Amino acid sequence: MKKVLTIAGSDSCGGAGIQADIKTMDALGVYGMSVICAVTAQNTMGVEDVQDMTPDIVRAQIDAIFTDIEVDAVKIGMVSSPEIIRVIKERLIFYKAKKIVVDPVMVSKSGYHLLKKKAIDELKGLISIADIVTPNIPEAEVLTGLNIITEEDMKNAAKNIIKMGVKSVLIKGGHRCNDATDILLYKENFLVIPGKKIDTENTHGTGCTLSSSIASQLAKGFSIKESVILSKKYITKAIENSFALGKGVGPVGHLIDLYKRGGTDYGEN
Ligand SMILES: Nc1ncnc2c1ncn2[C@@H]1O[C@H](COP(=O)(O)OP(=O)(O)O)[C@@H](O)[C@H]1O
Ligand SMILES: Cc1ncc(COP(=O)(O)OP(=O)(O)O)c(N)n1
Repeated sequence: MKKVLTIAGSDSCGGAGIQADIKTMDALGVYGMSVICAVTAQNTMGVEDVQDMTPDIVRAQIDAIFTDIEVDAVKIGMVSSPEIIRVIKERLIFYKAKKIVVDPVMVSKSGYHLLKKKAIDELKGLISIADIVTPNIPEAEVLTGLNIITEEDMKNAAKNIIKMGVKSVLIKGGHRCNDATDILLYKENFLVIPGKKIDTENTHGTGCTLSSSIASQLAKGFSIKESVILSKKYITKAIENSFALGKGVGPVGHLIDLYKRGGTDYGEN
C-alpha cells in the first residue's frame, strides 16, 4: 500500500485539515500519516482558537516518520508560522521527500487567519520545493499581488507563481460566483479543468480534500495531470455528497462515507 503524509493542522469538527486529509487518503486506498503543526478549536461556524505546535515537535514528528517509513507523497496544508515552515522545508530537503503537494492555506472560509501574515515569504520558499501548489483565488492574489477575476487572470497568476520554482500550479476556481473551473499550469502548458458550481452551503474542507487527493494519486504513480483530473472528479463527487452538520457550513462527503451510508457508486478513483 502506498503511504502518504499530511503536514497540516487539526480541525476539531473533522471537515478540513488533517481529518479531511486522512479521510480522503483512506477513501482512495492509501495509508495516511500525519504531522500536526497546529490544533484548531473549530466547528461548522468558524475557528474559535488556535494553538501552534512548537517547531521542535514538528521536527520530531517528521523525523519519526522519515527515519522509519518510506513516504510516497507529502501533502502540506496549514503550517501557521515562519519557524514551523522553515523546519518543514529543511527536513523535507534533508529526507529528499518525493511528490510534494503544497496547499497554501491562509484564511478559513469563515475568515480566520490560519497563516501568520509574516509567514508569506517562508511559504513561498516552501512552494519552491513542491511538485504542485494549489492556491484558491484569494491565496493566488496574496502570492502574486494580482487581482484575479477572469480565467485569463487565473492563467497570469499561475505563470507568476511558477516562477517561484514549483513544477506545476493549480489555481482553484471555487471562489468564483458561477463557475468552478480550475486551471493547471504544467510543463509550460495550460489545462482548463471545467467545473460547474454545485449549489450547496456545505463546502467545508474542499481545498484540503482536493490537495490530499492529488497527493494520494501521485503516490499511486499517476502523473501530475492525471492526479489533478482524478482529484477534480473526487472533489466534485464529494461536494455532491456534502451534508448538513451543526449550525454552519457542513463538510464534503468522502466516498467512503457514501459507501458506509449504503451507496455503491464510488466514481473513478
Ligand atoms: N460549489 C462548488 N461546486 C463545485 N466545485 C466546487 C465548489 N466549491 C469549490 N469547488 C471546487 O473545489 C475545489 C477546491 O476549491 P476551493 O473551494 O476554491 O478551495 P479552498 O477550499 O482552498 O478555498 C476546486 O476544484 C473547486 O473548483
Ligand atoms: C486545520 C484547518 N486547515 C485548513 C483549513 C482550510 O480548509 P479548506 O479546505 O481550505 O477550506 P475551509 O474548510 O476553510 O472552507 C481549515 N479550515 N482548518
